[in-house]
Amino acid sequence: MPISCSNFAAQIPLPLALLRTTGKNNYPAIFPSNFYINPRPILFNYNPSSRCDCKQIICSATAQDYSDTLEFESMELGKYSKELEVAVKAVQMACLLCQRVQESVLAKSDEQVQAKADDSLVTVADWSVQATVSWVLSEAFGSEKVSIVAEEDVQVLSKTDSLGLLDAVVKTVNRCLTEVPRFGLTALAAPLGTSEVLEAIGRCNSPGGPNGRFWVLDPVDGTLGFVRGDQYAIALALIEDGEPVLGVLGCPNYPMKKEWLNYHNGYHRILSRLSSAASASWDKGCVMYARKGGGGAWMQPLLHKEKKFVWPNSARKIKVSTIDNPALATFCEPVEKANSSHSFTAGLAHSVGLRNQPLRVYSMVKYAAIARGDAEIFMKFARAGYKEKIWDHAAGVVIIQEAGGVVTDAGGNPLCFSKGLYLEGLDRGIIACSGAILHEKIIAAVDASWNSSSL
Ligand SMILES: Nc1ncnc2c1ncn2[C@@H]1O[C@H](COP(=O)(O)OS(=O)(=O)O)[C@@H](OP(=O)(O)O)[C@H]1O
Ligand SMILES: [Mg+2]
Ligand SMILES: [Mg+2]
Ligand SMILES: [Mg+2]
Repeated sequence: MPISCSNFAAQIPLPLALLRTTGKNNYPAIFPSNFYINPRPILFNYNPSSRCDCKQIICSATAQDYSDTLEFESMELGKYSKELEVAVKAVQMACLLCQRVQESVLAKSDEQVQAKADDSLVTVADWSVQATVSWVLSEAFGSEKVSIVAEEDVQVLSKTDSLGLLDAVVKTVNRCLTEVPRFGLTALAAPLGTSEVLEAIGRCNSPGGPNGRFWVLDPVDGTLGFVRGDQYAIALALIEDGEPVLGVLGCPNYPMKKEWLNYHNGYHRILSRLSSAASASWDKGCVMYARKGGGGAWMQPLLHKEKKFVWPNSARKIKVSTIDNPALATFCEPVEKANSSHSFTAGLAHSVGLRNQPLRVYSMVKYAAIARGDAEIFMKFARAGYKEKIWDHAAGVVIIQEAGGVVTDAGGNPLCFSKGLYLEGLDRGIIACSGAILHEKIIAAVDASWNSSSL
């Protein structure tokens, strides 16, 4: 008798992880009879006692895994599926690159770190990730078709006294690109030359705007966290006609489970049992992603050493927290007082009834924390005159929204990604919440205390 998706899902009792295999006629040999096999649409008449002849079998252990998998499969078939696959691939490569550079920055000296004209930091990792992601996107979609807005440019790198730095970037990019066969890409016939690397970085100079399609990249968000051995993120989003439609966040120091973080030395430290196993870099980080209207947000571990990137792979669905009582909620905010007023948010927290200490975390890992339910509120109130950049928010916004959360400015308006490089017209600050109840309370508290603040 034919079985439908929903009643099939209800029959799945095993508390095991999701398994996947490919091949022909192979499930009876591999799976014991009490495993439940995803019939996929083509197998709706599947009879468990007979052999099946299909290209791919998904075996889910729990009803939740099963329905997550079905959703993931339909998402895969949906719009932007190639863009999502390529973006996750590029971010996975960037995470591996950053982990190597961060180790070397921490072990050696400051020579890989520079100050920009506005005194903010930039490192070999920022330029190298920008070059690598730009190269991967151009290979996949054609460089003439790819438009990218990204944080870094080639000004500092092109100076005559930056030759050592430029050399380090070229080496780092080529080291990363030696791994492209693991990602299903053709190995380079020869390493990229200096001019090709500069070209890949420099071509990320799209002005953004309201029309058409462009990518938005923050190659290393939270560069300060990165050089301090702390949290940072690689953020890639796709914007179409002014709306972010895809978001991918690589968080190389943010483990799959919150419990693996050691809070005593700050939010960032990975428990020593993980950091001592130097080879276990995939345990230390995760990549989150979502597609607008895709019905969810997803998280996968960093790519295991020597493993090949397969897609779709062992992603799990993430959801925002269900806590809506301020007394139980936790808010996160930037580490640096210069980036967001800690005194204003402390006053807001008090008036709303938030009791927990704020979680101060570098980078868009704050968006990641809200998306997977590790915290409930993110607030950022920069000093008057500071203009928020689109690459600091685009990827995080899609992921939180698809995970069930709300992101607006302090006036309750959606963030505007269609006016160029900045979030033009932003009302006071940014508020992201796990749900509408907390969001309304924070917005009301901002209104009540704004005029008496010094912001
Ligand atoms: N003065 C000022 N005010 C507000 N925001 C600023 C300011 N200066 C920088 N930035 C941007 O903040 C990005 C880092 O944000 P974080 O939330 O990670 O801040 S913090 O490092 O935790 O303090 C950071 O991103 P990256 O440059 O990619 O690290 C900046 O784009
Ligand atoms: Mg920066
Ligand atoms: Mg940034
Ligand atoms: Mg950055």
